[in-house]
Amino acid sequence: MPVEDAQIEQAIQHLDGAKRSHFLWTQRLLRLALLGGEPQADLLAVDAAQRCAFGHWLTHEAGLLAQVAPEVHRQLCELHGQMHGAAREVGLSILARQVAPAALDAFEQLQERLIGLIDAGRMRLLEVQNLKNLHDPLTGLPQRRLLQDAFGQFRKRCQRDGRQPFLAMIDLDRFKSINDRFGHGIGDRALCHMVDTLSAVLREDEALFRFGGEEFVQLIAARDGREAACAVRRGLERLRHAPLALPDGGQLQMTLTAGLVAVGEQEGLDEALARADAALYRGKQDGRDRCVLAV
Ligand SMILES: Nc1nc2c(ncn2[C@@H]2O[C@H](COP(=O)(O)OP(=O)(O)OP(=O)(O)O)[C@@H](O)[C@H]2O)c(=O)[nH]1
Repeated sequence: MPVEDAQIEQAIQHLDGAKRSHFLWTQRLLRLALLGGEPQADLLAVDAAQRCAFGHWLTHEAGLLAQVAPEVHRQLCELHGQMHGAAREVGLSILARQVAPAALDAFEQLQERLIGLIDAGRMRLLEVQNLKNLHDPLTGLPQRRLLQDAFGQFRKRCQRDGRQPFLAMIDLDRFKSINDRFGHGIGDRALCHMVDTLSAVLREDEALFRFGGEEFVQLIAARDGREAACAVRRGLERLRHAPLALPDGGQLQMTLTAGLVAVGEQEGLDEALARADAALYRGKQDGRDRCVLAV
């Protein structure tokens, strides 16, 4: 199920609110100890953890947290109950005017662990949010912004493995006419179908990125140009034989054109992309449905 930004932000807000409200518990206990007086009912209630807004959220509404950080969620539920129990013990010992260092120790430790867990859950939610923003919501592929980092790591890996780095710019042919003829909904499905088809033939050390619009970038580690071109053509070939099934029972045949370059030792990403784009352009000029290896 796709995670909405608003869901993530709401979960983070609840965790921030919980930190503040549990800090207030300490203040209330301190006031009670120093000034005396009647504690508020919720402090001493046996079901304080359920009455607490955070407890309610944890039990009934924290589905996203449970999904992305199940262990943190499980421990939070457990510790939250224990912490309220310990706060109750401290409250009762203050009222009874009995010094209870063990109850205070337990409360402090549980409070500290609870805050640590809240921070861990918050961090995980932020990671999910960051990753989500770096991936294309339509196809799920990493976007252009992730390419720079991945390219650097890819080159190092190639060097270590004694292979040559290649980069291919891949573009769906006559995609505008698919949109014009069938509408953008089918256009979107065509893009997803293309990505699924290419992903199915990608090797472990190959990566695919959505560069923008209907343009994709594939990174390939190979012994030589022939092997790299074979890897790209494998995807082209697979898509050629895997038409998209249309709702009216028809089939949509799609083809791809790719521009492939061997990345030079001193060559930067932008330079390699520009050369791959020029090779792609030549492929389009020469009739599409092909992979052109730049010489
Ligand atoms: N449905 C849909 N269309 C998109 C998306 N991104 C880009 N497009 C469309 O992709 C089309 C690209 O058209 P052109 O650049 O003219 O290329 P083309 O029709 O594929 O022609 P050639 O590349 O020359 O084969 C445009 O109509 C864009 O609106 C998307 O995410 N979804």
